[in-house]
Amino acid sequence: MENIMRIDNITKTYDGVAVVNNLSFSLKKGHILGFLGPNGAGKSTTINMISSLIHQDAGHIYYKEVDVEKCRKKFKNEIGVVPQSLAIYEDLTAYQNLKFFAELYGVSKDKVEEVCIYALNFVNLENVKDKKAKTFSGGMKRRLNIACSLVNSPELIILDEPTVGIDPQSRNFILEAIKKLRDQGVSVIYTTHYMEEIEAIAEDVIIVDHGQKLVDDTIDNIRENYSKQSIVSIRADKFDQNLKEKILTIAGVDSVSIDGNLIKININTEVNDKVLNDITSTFSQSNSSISSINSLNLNLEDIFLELTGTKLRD
Ligand SMILES: Nc1ncnc2c1ncn2[C@@H]1O[C@H](COP(=O)(O)OP(=O)(O)OP(=O)(O)O)[C@@H](O)[C@H]1O
Repeated sequence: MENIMRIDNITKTYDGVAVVNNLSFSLKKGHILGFLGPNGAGKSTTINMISSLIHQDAGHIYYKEVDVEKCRKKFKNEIGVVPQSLAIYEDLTAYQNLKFFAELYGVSKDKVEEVCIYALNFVNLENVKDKKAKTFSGGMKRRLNIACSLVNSPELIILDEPTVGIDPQSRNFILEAIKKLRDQGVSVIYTTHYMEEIEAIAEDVIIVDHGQKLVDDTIDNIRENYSKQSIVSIRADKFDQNLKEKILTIAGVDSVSIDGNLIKININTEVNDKVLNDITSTFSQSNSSISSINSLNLNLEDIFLELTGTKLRD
């Protein structure tokens, strides 16, 4: 699959700290790349470098295999950027906002109305096109923010946390709109700390923390690999002190933690599908009585926790 962008070892340092540290990844043409990380992980800094808003201290960014340094004007004309903070004018109407951005992008005069109406339709704001942005709900403002990035018919769109602080209905609308853009062949970089959004729309995932890449894979591969991992939670009324050591000797058990009468066991079901039987036998051999047992498959949220030791929304 052809890449539309290639990020090669970019670094950004503030006050002696590399907030983005030797980061490399590619965006495939016509794909949605989910760019995921907790607060302060370096997502916006990366997005700002990719969008040419700030400059990397080291490394290169390639657009269609040409260094952006050498094609910045063409690059800026062919991309749409949806910044994290709203970039709309509250005192202008929805239509006037779009017209402003269309003129800024140099859309030819005879096309301005057409692209503005198209963008308004795309985000379902055509019926409020003559209302001032300041009268809009948070979700409508976010949708207008996205519409503004569409007026130059971009081949690539970069969105920085476009669903923060909005109602579920607007959030779903935005996710569906992004999928529609992808289906039209637009490539998308989508930054968020909502794991479920990535699971709903993205083909590829990058997970970063402390400016470094932890995961770079397709969503299918991640699901496939981690679906072999599950967590078994067992409540037991009593058990021997050496129960943990005994469980750890079972093939397929990766780790065990005990908190009061709750025992959590990470297992790899691929290694041994009898692992659950072996665990319950070990409990009965330890004269322990199990009061409840639950088994959960890991989701992306758990994977993140496993990798970083932090929750995405800490
Ligand atoms: N202009 C700047 N000057 C100094 N430090 C900065 C600057 N911009 C970002 N940082 C620091 O770089 C780190 C990464 O910030 P960044 O905004 O890229 O993270 P993020 O992953 O986008 O977080 P969030 O999800 O909260 O938006 C943070 O510690 C932040 O304080």
